[in-house]
Amino acid sequence: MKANTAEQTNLNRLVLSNEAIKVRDALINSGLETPMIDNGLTSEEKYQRIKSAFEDVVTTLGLDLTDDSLAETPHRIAKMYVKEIFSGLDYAQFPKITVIENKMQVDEMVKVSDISFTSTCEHHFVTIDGLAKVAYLPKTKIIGLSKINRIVRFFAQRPQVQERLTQQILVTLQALLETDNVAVSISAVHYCVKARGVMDASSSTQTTALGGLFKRSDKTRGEFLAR
Ligand SMILES: Nc1nc2c(ncn2[C@@H]2O[C@H](COP(=O)(O)OP(=O)(O)OP(=O)(O)O)[C@@H](O)[C@H]2O)c(=O)[nH]1
Ligand SMILES: [Zn+2]
Repeated sequence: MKANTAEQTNLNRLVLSNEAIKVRDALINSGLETPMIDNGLTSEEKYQRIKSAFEDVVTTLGLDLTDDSLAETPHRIAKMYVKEIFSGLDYAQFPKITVIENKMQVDEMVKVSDISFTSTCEHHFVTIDGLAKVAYLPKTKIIGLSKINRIVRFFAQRPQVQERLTQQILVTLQALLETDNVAVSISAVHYCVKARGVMDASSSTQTTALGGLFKRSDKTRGEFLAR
């Protein structure tokens, strides 16, 4: 029997890590959560519905679903949506986070550059290809370096606008590191601009989200924005 929405929400709470819950709450409170509805569907139910919907799309386009190359396409797209490119909609997939006490009292900037990611534009459902730069000034906590890349990837695995992706990474690190002193910048190519519509093959878009000292101090901001 299928759980109702309230039961489903309780079930979600059971499987989510403390970090995932903390991050989700921080995004909701700051108004930066991706607009989502809790439809109560399991991953398997989502897969089945998307597969069936894409059978309609493929046949509506006039393509032959009995052809051996096309036959599995609705299955592939459904699997890709649920388990891969939109897996970041599910907080059960939020990465395991290692945060340790700042016993060595690091107080200079930690900066990770050239974090490559691909995401999906939520207006057209085509690829965004980008590089992120993330920095923070350690206070009481420091985070395992690879976890920064994993957080970028998690939020990239959602339908996105670049501005929201940038802010979501900022608020997530602020919540996990318990400091406002975080900065994120992203440079990305949108395939909805490159491969359709205006068909501009060379433009890219920069977005920046700055917290605490990164916003208030020209020196700190300058150090972050420099390569
Ligand atoms: N601000 C912002 N806009 C985005 C992002 N990704 C795509 N867009 C834009 O979303 C807009 C959607 O505009 P619409 O006029 O509704 O869609 P459209 O008719 O397909 O527009 P064109 O892309 O100009 O052909 C376009 O201008 C896209 O370039 C993003 O991450 N941030
Ligand atoms: Zn787009």
